[in-house]
Amino acid sequence: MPRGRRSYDESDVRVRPSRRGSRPRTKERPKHEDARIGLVTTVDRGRWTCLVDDHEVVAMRARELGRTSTVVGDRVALVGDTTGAPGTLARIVRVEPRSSVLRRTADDTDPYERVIVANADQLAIVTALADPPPRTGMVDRCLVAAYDAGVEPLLVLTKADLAPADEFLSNYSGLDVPHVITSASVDDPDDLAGLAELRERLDDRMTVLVGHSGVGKSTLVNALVPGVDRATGHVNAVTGRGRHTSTSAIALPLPDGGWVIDTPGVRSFGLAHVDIGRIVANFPDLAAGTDGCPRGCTHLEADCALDQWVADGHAGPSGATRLASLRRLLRSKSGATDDTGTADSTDNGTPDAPDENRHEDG
Ligand SMILES: Nc1nc2c(ncn2[C@@H]2O[C@H](COP(=O)(O)OP(=O)(O)OP(=O)(O)O)[C@@H](O)[C@H]2O)c(=O)[nH]1
Ligand SMILES: [Zn+2]
Repeated sequence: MPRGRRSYDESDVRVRPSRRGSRPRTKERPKHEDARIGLVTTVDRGRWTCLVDDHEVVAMRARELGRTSTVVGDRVALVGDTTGAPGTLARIVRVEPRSSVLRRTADDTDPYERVIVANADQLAIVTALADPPPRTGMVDRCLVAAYDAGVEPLLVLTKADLAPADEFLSNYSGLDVPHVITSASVDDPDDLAGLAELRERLDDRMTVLVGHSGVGKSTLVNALVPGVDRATGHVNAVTGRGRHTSTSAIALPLPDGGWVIDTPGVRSFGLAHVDIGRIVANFPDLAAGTDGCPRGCTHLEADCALDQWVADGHAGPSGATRLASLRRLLRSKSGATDDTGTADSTDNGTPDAPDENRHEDG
């Protein structure tokens, strides 16, 4: 018998049933044909809130789901009491296949991956132009995570009333990333300049908002989803943290179609789950420059071809900043800590807010 071919044994003979087997193979029929499909809108302490048609159903996970996670954005099959009446609890028996999975880790060497959301098709990277000051490190990491997940990035630059956007945007001139600039009126936060353009970008899509605490995500969501009343807070000057009024991701329906998913503010966006080759590939403005690199180049060595490639202008005017950014990320990934002292070194810290996705395997 050729190698690699499984040898037959008596079980092969025994289990092959006739077309009309005497015993119905109940275990192999699609289970729970009566299940209803819902969208997970939020997760809190072992309870999944799902939208079924137009009512909310609170559910637990069936044991048969094992260790597969169930996160905001997931489409799930629900059985049991799906009326959504107060006090009822349905059961999630299946998670439908996902079109995308957005992940992050606490830092670049942390083996514990958190799935932020499933099925998003756009990642809105929310960055304040001031208070807190914008950090390219965070944006670069989010861009890598978005490209890696096959989710389209969108830069949302908030608090344009406090600082201009040009300088920050110049860091990304070599990349084809769309952006929207917003500013909320101090007197009336619902009066948001840039709202119409933002709506257009979000129309009919499932967009997840990520950003540091205090950048104005809740303010955006309040303007986008009338009546939702997400609590807005102030950044605490001592801890640098917001009030943590938002502790769990939540999916909210947009009035004209589509979804926006608000997430708790994070201090870091770790990329331990993205290997080094993929990190470079996810810097689309630089990736082609590595063709001239020596075999096995870590892109941190003196003979890395990227320096010359950028110097020759192939990555545009933002090439040098982006290359510095790529290298900070690569050094951080390799566990080296020689990048302390840069403005971005704090981007590798711990999450600001309690992470609801810690429960994802529960
Ligand atoms: N000047 C100015 N302040 C803003 C703007 N947008 C939001 N803010 C203020 O910034 C602070 C933080 O805004 P939030 O919307 O709570 O920020 P967040 O990103 O939801 O914060 P977390 O809930 O901690 O994640 C609040 O005091 C807002 O009023 C803006 O466009 N301009
Ligand atoms: Zn190289």
